[in-house]
Amino acid sequence: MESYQVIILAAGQGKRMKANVNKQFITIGSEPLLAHTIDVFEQDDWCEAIYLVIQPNDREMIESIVDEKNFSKVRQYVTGGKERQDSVRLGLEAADPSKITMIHDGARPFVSQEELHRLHKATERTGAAFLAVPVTDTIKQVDGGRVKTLKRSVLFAAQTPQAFRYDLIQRAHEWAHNENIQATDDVQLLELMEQAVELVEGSYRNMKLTTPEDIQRAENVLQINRHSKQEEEL
Ligand SMILES: Nc1ccn([C@@H]2O[C@H](COP(=O)(O)OP(=O)(O)OP(=O)(O)O)[C@@H](O)[C@H]2O)c(=O)n1
Ligand SMILES: C[C@](O)(CO)[C@H](O)COP(=O)(O)O
Repeated sequence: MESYQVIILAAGQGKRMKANVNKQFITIGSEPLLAHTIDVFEQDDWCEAIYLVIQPNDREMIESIVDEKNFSKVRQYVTGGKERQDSVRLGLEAADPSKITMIHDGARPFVSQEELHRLHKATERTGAAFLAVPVTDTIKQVDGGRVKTLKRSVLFAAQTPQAFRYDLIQRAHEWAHNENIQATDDVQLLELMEQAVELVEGSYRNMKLTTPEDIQRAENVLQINRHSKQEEEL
């Protein structure tokens, strides 16, 4: 496999978290959330460079986390934009155009090495791939007054990382920017361009911390992961 780079998005405001600090700094198992996320990629031998997309006000604090944890792969701090999509575009402008590029939410600290490797392989094969899990709820589409139940067996919840050949995702973002098209993830832009993407099955542990209830869930996942690691080492 060839090495890849990752753009980690940490420039949001975390409004739904309702915390008094940016959610990247919330402590999970004694470390800031963002440190857990960066560490996964720092530990992955196939990851060559990390681009951190941040708000300028958070730079000092994030730099101190990076220094303290000795994260050696952090290549550049990039100032993010208004929406997630703007932050991705700005991250892409800073990144290396010759590399497979993963795009990951800073707020998803528990993606596993094994998931990264399956995603990476799929991206080498097809040019664009993403992690997702089957939905477990019954999903209703509500349009005006009309309620319709969607066929659950074909529904998946998209996660990150989403990974791409650089030229494909860069072109998609440039097009969306010029045409003023908004999407809630990066794969959606490729879908709109009728470009094939491969779904790689992920895990429910790869959660995104969005609301206050997610903090306890994250502590639980961390404990489960630590326990599984200890068992593997025995
Ligand atoms: N302008 C933005 C918005 C979001 N993000 C990042 O994208 C990821 C996923 O976004 P989300 O969980 O929605 O985070 P926020 O936008 O910070 O949350 P909220 O919508 O509650 O304010 C987060 O790691 C967030 O920091 C970003 O880099 N730039
Ligand atoms: C990219 C994402 O994490 C995939 O589930 C999600 O779409 C981000 O959405 P948000 O509105 O920024 O939470």
